[in-house]
Amino acid sequence: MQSLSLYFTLITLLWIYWLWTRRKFYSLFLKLRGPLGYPFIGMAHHLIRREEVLAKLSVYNQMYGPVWCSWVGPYPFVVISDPVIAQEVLLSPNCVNKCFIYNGLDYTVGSSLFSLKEPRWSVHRKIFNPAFNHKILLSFIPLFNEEVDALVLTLDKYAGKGPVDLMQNIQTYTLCLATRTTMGGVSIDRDQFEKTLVQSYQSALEHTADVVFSPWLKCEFLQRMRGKQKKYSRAKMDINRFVRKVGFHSIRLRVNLRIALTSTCFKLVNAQLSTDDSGERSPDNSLFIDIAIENFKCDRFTRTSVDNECGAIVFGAFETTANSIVYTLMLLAMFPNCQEKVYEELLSEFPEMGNLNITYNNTQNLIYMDMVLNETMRVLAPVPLVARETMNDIKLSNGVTLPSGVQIAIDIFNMHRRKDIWGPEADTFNPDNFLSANMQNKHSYAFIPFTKGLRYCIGWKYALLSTKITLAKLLRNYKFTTYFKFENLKFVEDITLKLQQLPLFTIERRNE
Ligand code: HEM
Repeated sequence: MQSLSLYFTLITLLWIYWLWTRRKFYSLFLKLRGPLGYPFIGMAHHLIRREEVLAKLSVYNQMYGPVWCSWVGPYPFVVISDPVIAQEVLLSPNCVNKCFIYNGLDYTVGSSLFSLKEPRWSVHRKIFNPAFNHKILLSFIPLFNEEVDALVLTLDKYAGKGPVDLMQNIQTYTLCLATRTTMGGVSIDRDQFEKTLVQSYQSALEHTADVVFSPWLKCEFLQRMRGKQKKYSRAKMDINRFVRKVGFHSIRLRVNLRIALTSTCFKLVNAQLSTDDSGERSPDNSLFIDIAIENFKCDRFTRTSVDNECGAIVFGAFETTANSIVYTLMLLAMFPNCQEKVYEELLSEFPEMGNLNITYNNTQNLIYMDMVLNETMRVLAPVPLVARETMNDIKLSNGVTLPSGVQIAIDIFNMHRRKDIWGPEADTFNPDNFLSANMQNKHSYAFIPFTKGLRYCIGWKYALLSTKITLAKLLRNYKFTTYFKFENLKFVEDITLKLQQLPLFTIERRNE
């Protein structure tokens, strides 16, 4: 009995001490409402059931409004689904650092653009911005076309047959694409990709989500108990080996090219480079990996930085793009009238059947498809939540001051579905939401699938261009159907949006 009361006294004292250490945040809790959760853990228990996180946030948004606060363990968290406040946060130089949960990324894929803090982040970001400029994106178009043609050949095997799970094929495709465009991995062995690398990347993503949402799973002993330790370490090794192999191959190829360029046949080689279908380009038109290696040579990057950045860029590019492609096809299969409208637009842009060579201008003419893609990313926000940490106090226009050290979550998923912004049908799919007349009075931060502000997605233009070319070719060649209903979709909060059950598709060849 005596030991029990000692135990409770100790816990109470600990809690009082804990409350005292958090005192600078109390003013925040006087200004903003929100659920406080349990002592010590706050609302951290909600993160364990990831299939409920987005729905729970929606309930709290309705109860406490579009800006509310809570605790996750010792960290005060402000949750925002208001475009005006989201804009203030995303544009503030005091909110450039990512929230503590991104440390999970450092643990699995290593520290990179995704998780770096200031002042390192600005340096890396400035260095890598040119890797995705307009000129470089245009030079990727032949490669995008070539890779989608290979995908179409693969999908032909399933046309007219039973239902198929598209995700594996599309992920293999986007992984090839991401690798070739960032690392120049000349001819990639698709068999190797399918059998090992896609699985390794999937395991790495699963591992990252595990440690981001349940940080105690960084403990190897716990992972071993769950039977996942071996799988995760093998995946990490496979990815590192692959990055080094492709990187080494790229460097060797580039050295050979430089030798060739200094020789008398400069013009000839240059002409070959501009038409080369291997994805290689002239040396002044650098790929992501070239930039990383150049910075390694002049001691701005360590070898680990090069490995981490190259591994992470592929990691960040392939899954987001694959999800956007598959989710768009899924919604078009669920809403066949919209699919027919996309098809009619494609027929008028590409009247001839056969291997299409899609140009940048073509993608600019596909207005309805653009609306469909935007609507997919609105109703199924590819990255449902992003989070930051305040580096200094920041004063918001609603009169609230966020002290330094506050964690901020921007609830993109629920902001994209706010009925007061998107109308009473905000929860369903309707590409007409993106008619210019319907977008006129919307705040520019009401739709932020790639976020905006200082730390927006470095690959957003790349993602839109590659996704549009892929969708145009697939939808011009095939009709997609599914029995799954939109109302039955269940969402899982992960680093990217996941579905509890991914619908199967039936694919039919278009004959015209
Ligand atoms: C549909 C596809 C994509 C979506 C929806 C998407 C979305 C996002 C979002 C929301 C962020 C901000 C994350 C945060 O603030 O925590 C982000 C960051 C980032 N994305 Fe993307 N992304 C996509 C494709 C790509 C591609 C293709 C690449 C690379 C080629 C890429 C590379 C990155 C990088 C490096 C960052 C970190 C930027 C920084 O912090 O400076 N993403 N992305």
